[in-house]
Amino acid sequence: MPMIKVDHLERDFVQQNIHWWKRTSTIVHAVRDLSFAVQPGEIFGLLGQNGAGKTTTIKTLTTLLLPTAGTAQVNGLDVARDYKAIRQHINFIFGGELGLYRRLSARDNLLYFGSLYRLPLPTLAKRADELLALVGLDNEAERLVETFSKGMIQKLQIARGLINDPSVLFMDEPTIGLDAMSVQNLHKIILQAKQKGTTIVLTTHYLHEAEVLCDHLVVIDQGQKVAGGTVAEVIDAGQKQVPDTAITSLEDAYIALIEGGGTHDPRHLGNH
Ligand SMILES: Nc1ncnc2c1ncn2[C@@H]1O[C@H](COP(=O)(O)OP(=O)(O)OP(=O)(O)O)[C@@H](O)[C@H]1O
Repeated sequence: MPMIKVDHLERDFVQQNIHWWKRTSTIVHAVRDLSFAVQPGEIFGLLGQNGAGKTTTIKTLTTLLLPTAGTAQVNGLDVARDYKAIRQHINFIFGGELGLYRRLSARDNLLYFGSLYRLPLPTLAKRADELLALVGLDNEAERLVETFSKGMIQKLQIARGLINDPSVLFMDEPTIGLDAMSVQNLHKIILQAKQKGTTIVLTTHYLHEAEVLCDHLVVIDQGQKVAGGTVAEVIDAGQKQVPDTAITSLEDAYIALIEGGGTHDPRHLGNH
C-alpha cells in the first residue's frame, strides 16, 4: 500500500483583488486534477515554478487545508476525515521562523513541540539533545531563537520536524538559506531518515538537489502534473517535448516540460 495516495486532488482559493475604486474576487485553481502515489520509505519531490501549487499540495497532505475536490490519503487515512490520527504520525518543515517560539531557547522549543506528541520527558530530553547534535546546534541549545541566524533557524526547524520520529516528513524548500556545508549535512540527515524508513516528501527549486535525493518526483505547472516518475523518466518526458535537442539533466528536462506547458494561466477563471 502506498504511504501517500493523491487522487484527482483539486484546491481552489478565492483571491481578493483590491482596486482603489472597487473590490473583486477571482477563483484560483491552485491544484488541478493532481494524482500521484508515494511509496513507504522513499524520498518524493514536488517540483514546479513559483505559484505552481507545491505548498498547497503539501498543506493539504499535512491536513492544514481541506481539498476542494478529489481525495488524499496518508497511511491509508483520509486527510479530510482522519486529520487527528494523521497529525500524530507526520511532521512538516515549512521554513522560516513559522512555528518556532522566538523567546524560548532552541532546546525548550524542541521540548515544547515534543510534548505536543505526549512523549515522556526523559525520552524527549534525550531526543532533543540528539537532534540538536545531529543538526549541529548542540553548542547553541540554550540560546534564544530570536538571536539565531536564518540558517540556524532552518536547522532548528529540521530538528523540530524530526522530534516525533514521524513516519512521513514533509519539507517545503528545506535547504533555502543554508550554506553549502549545511546543505550537505541536511542531505545526509534526509538520507539517514530515509534509511530508518521515514517517507519524505519535499519541494525544492534546486533541481540538482532533487536529482541527488529523490526516488520519484512530479513536476507541477499551474496546478497540474506535467510529468512524474523517476529522475530518468522525467528526463525522458522532457526529451519528448524537444525531440531535436539532447536533454541530459533534470534541469533541461524541467525547462522543456514547463515551456511545453504553455504560458497562459488557465487557473484564473474570471471574476465574481
Ligand atoms: N491563501 C490563499 N489565498 C489565495 N490564493 C492562494 C492562497 N494560497 C496560495 N494561493 C495561490 O495558489 C497558487 C499556488 O500557490 P502555492 O503557494 O501552492 O505555490 P508554490 O508552488 O508553493 O509556489 P512557491 O514556489 O512560490 O512557494 C498561487 O497562485 C497562489 O497565489
